[in-house]
Amino acid sequence: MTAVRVAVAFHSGFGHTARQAEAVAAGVGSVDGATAELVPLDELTDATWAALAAADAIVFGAPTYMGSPSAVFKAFAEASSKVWGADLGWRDKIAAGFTNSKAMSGDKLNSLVDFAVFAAQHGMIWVGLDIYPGWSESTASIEDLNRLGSWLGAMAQSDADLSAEKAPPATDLRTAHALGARVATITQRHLRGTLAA
Ligand SMILES: Cc1cc2nc3c(=O)[nH]c(=O)nc-3n(C[C@H](O)[C@H](O)[C@H](O)COP(=O)(O)O)c2cc1C
Repeated sequence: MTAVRVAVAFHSGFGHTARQAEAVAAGVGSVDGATAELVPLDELTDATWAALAAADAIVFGAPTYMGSPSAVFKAFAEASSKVWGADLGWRDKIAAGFTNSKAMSGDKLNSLVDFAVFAAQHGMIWVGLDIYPGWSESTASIEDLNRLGSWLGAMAQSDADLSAEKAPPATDLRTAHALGARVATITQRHLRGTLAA
């Protein structure tokens, strides 16, 4: 058991992506020795930056708005340039990402690509999903893990007329949970390797 801390840094305008963030955090917590901290990005305080600095891994999450991460997330990304400028303060942390939107596609992939490029600019190490696309054969089910078929990170879909109590559906929250567990496990391996080196 290796103790690791995973920050889930997220924005959610109406609560749907917050449900996904909570599922990622629960997935982290399902791994022995791993703890998750939810870090909302609506207000960027000293505590926000301290939580991210203390984390071994950061999972970035935001709703897809107009085909990219929400403006609140982008404001956070730009503000993080001060960490970038301080000798790549997040260098070698593990990174991953998730996004939620109303359409099945909704151009969610663009948000995940944005997160991955952002992590690369910070010298972080990106971890994707390791789950074959679900719900993609005639006998497959909407309940399959990774039903939206993403490799780069976890996707969720929320019907536009449903509140955050009802969307995204459990199937997508299970996929988010799986991403959290994977990030925790990979972070443990990464830390053990670093300590052994
Ligand atoms: C300004 C705005 C832009 C949006 N753009 C998209 C989009 O590009 N693709 C999509 O599928 N849904 C889009 N949506 C829908 C949201 O992604 C969806 O309602 C999501 O569940 C909101 O998550 P939240 O409750 O965490 O804010 C948009 C919503 C808003 C408010």
